[in-house]
Amino acid sequence: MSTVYCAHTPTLPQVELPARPEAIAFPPTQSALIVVDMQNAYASAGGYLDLAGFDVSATAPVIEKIHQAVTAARAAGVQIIWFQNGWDSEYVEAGDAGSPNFHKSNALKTMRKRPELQGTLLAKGGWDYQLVDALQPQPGDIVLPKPRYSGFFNTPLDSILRSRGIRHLIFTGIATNVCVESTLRDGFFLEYFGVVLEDATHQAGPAFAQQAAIFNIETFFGWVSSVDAFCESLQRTQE
Ligand SMILES: NC(=O)N/C=C\C(=O)O
Repeated sequence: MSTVYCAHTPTLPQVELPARPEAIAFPPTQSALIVVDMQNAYASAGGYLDLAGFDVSATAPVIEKIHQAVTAARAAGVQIIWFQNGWDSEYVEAGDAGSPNFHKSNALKTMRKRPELQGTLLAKGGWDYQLVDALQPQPGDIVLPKPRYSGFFNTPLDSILRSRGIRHLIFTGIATNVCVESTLRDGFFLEYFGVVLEDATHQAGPAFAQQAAIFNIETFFGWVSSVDAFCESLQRTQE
């Protein structure tokens, strides 16, 4: 089966990553590993998703897989970018009733239903907003707050990537069907090659939401691979 190469990075050393629907080559030093919203809100019992009724019982293996991917990527010179989703504790950045976010955000809806939670869910400075203890940025990593599902909306992500000549984005994080897919889709429209490491993601909602997101990415917007394949591919280039 053929491998997809980006026509704009032909002279750089490439890693060939087994993926679906076909292998994809990327230059590690001009690629980014994007870790989407690995906050207590999305991955911990007692966090926003849990309180809003979503199942977070299977996030521990995802955290471990992301840790493996981040460690391998860092060693290979891949830029690590961490996203943190949320708003100021007054929720001005979340938007008022004139914003669809006000009506669709399950965090905001949960707090309206349970006023004792007001000021806690996804609020900057709070436990819910913090990255999980097991995943912590290191010097050289980039940490970006984001106010909506897509990491390209109202953030400097695009200019950070362009200034570094990065065209390939490897995605991990939660939730596959919301912020991961939204960011990968927006990246596609901006000419970025998006790859999701399936076992380093988890959906918000039933299992079919994960399957549908992975189907969409594999079929229309990008490529799908695994953490083992990613780590082994990077390792091969360092031997
Ligand atoms: N990080 C995400 O995918 N978030 C999903 C839902 C939300 O933030 O309400």
